[in-house]
Amino acid sequence: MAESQSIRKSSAVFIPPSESTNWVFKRLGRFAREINDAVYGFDLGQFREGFQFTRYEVGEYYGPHFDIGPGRLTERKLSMTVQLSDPADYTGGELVIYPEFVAAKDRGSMTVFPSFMCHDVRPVQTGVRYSLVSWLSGPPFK
Ligand SMILES: O=C(O)CCC(=O)C(=O)O
Ligand SMILES: [Fe+2]
Repeated sequence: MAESQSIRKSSAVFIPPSESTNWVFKRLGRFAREINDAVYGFDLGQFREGFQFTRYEVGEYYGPHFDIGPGRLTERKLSMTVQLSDPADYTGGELVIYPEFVAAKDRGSMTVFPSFMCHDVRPVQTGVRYSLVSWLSGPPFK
């Protein structure tokens, strides 16, 4: 079945920048840029995509993947995830950035990593995990 072979099983809606959501883009953008300046030093532009609001129910996951790809996806440089769920509300669902980094689960914590790094979200075992994901763009990596 196509579904069971899918790299991803979760629900997502996209939240575009607007008057009511701009503060979130500004705030997360500021933190991500601070991390970029301190750690990566990538040439970054703007958020070119909305925020992805993701829900993983029991058994749902996002298999190993990269966030960069063909076309406009070449412009993704920095990926970021905010944990929206209380860690007491679910088990499993860890965001793992290969080879071995396991993102903190604390609600409100943000993990920022280069979009070319392979990562996955492990299957949720109990409860529901919500995340807010976005990408800062810039000139493609050379
Ligand atoms: O839900 C997450 O924390 C990460 C999801 C992800 O890797 C993606 O949407 O590209
Ligand atoms: Fe991803």
